[in-house]
Amino acid sequence: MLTEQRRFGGSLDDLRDVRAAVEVPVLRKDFIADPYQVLEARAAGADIVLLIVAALDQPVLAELYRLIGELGMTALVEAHSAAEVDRALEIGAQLVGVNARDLTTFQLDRELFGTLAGSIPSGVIRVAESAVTSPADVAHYREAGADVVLIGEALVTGDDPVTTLESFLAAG
Ligand SMILES: O=C(O)c1ccccc1NCC(=O)[C@H](O)[C@H](O)COP(=O)(O)O
Repeated sequence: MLTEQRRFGGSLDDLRDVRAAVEVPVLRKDFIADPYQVLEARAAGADIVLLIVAALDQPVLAELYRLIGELGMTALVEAHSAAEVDRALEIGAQLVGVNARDLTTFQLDRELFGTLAGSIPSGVIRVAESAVTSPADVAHYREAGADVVLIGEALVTGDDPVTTLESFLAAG
């Protein structure tokens, strides 16, 4: 769930609504930089909280990671380079994402996950994030070693998200 309001029009109310509607784990996907946001996430019912390595100094990243675990949630630690994967592993991340979207240029690189996946040890869950527009993209990430694929726009802009999701699941 995107909860960021200014750019994405999301909210914690959206997260609460989804929490009440589903039994699967719910991700708070936002630019988390402060412990207060982690507490908010827990209070709103999130199970997973996104931490973007590029946005956080290492001590802050480690502290937010620790707090998320202490509150019984899981951190999805997002990287966009080999150095950022190393920083994620250094804090002990067990759920590591590689975002195809460069958040400084918004350019998409669907090959980045495959380039970095080998540096994520087995036993750590590998998440391929962004740039999925078709079942072939899901299959591409699966073949590159993804355990999980994070999909946004394709599910919220299409006419029939259920059919779209079914086709993505079939490809995974
Ligand atoms: O996070 C950003 O800055 C951003 C910039 C431009 C477009 C989308 C952005 N983030 C939204 C998301 O969180 C994406 O929906 C998510 O990474 C999934 O990617 P996609 O499936 O490509 O929508």
